Amino acid sequence: MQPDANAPSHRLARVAAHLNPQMEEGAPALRPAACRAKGGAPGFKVAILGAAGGIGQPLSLLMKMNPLVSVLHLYDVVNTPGVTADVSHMDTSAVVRGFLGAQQLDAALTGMDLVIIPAGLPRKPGMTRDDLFNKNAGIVRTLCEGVARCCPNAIVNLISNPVNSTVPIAAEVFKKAGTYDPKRLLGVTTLDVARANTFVAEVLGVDPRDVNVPVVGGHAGVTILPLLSQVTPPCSFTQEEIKYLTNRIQNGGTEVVEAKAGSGSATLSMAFAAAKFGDACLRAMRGDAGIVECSYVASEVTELPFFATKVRLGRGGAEEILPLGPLNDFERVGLEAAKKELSESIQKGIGFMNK
Ligand SMILES: NC(=O)C1=CN([C@@H]2O[C@H](COP(=O)(O)OP(=O)(O)OC[C@H]3O[C@@H](n4cnc5c(N)ncnc54)[C@H](O)[C@@H]3O)[C@@H](O)[C@H]2O)C=CC1
Ligand SMILES: O=C([O-])CC(=O)C(=O)O
Repeated sequence: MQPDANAPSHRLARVAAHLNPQMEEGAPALRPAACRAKGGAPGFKVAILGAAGGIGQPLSLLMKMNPLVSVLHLYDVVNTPGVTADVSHMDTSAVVRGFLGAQQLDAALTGMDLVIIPAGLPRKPGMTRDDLFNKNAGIVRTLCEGVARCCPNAIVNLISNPVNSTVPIAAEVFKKAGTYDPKRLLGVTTLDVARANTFVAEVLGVDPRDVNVPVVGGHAGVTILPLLSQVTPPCSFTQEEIKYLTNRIQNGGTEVVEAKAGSGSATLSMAFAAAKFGDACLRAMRGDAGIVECSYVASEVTELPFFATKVRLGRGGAEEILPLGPLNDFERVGLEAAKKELSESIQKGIGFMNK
């Protein structure tokens, strides 16, 4: 018979073992909450890469609150011991483990079902998202190489900017590794939808939770294209309102960057949006039907290889890419501007991987 780990004679030894990893042979150096009192809850294994950052910390908190998560791996190149110890004291069911530094990347990723990536530099005032390319392209490449090695079937939610280029970079990494499944790679554009819902609700004087604005294209400036003609519940706007709303939604990120005046970009609203999108992915992975979210994915909706539209999420990720639907004249002009800039950003990402 196996010794009962919950027998009084074993209980403290088991707790000590996960607080003091040296007691567990072969355990990674940092595993503050590797055990549960009564075994693991059923659910999904989720890793957050960049977990100690401005987005990573509140996102770790929100994913620890998600009942669909049974194991939560927090990886960063700094500060994961503190974040992990802190989050692991929340009395929700997910088991939290921390991983620090490149030598623990593979341990952080092995066995994961969903990998959420908010690692990388944020903007300062005066910068475009593309100005982050030189630093963040390499970070995303390294992390995605880890995904290909250790959890090639995981669904990836990519947040790191510039999303318009980092998603093509990730796709190239997975192609080179022979693990690419376009359905499993999703660029996170949920914050654009959250902003659009909020700003439209303000104009209409309704609760933002009752509004749904499709936002298509990409995730930078003019590539962010809100389809105000397709808002639900159906409504109409004056030309002035359309200009105001489109401009505010396209520049929502810059509005936060300027307000933070050098200390970073959106973190709290982004963590909220990423947690919402991650939860939608997990519910779809569980088999829930009818889950539709906007995301920047491999797509044939336009002539470009990547484009954000509504996608139907399923067990395997983005199982159906939904069409753009009817656009009005204003949106058609916006679409052309979006495609021009997106095309360059996509080529830049692909070029980075093939130079
Ligand atoms: N998709 C979207 O809608 C949004 C994307 N972002 C982007 O998300 C990224 C993160 O933003 P913040 O959390 O505010 O930045 P931050 O600087 O506060 O945090 C980034 C974290 O990434 C970590 N990191 C750096 N290199 C790493 C590596 N090789 N492996 C693992 N972790 C690494 C850092 O140590 C840091 O903890 C930025 O690129 C930002 O532009 C931000 C808001 C919205
Ligand atoms: O604006 C930024 O740099 C961060 C971001 O992507 C957003 O808030 O939408």
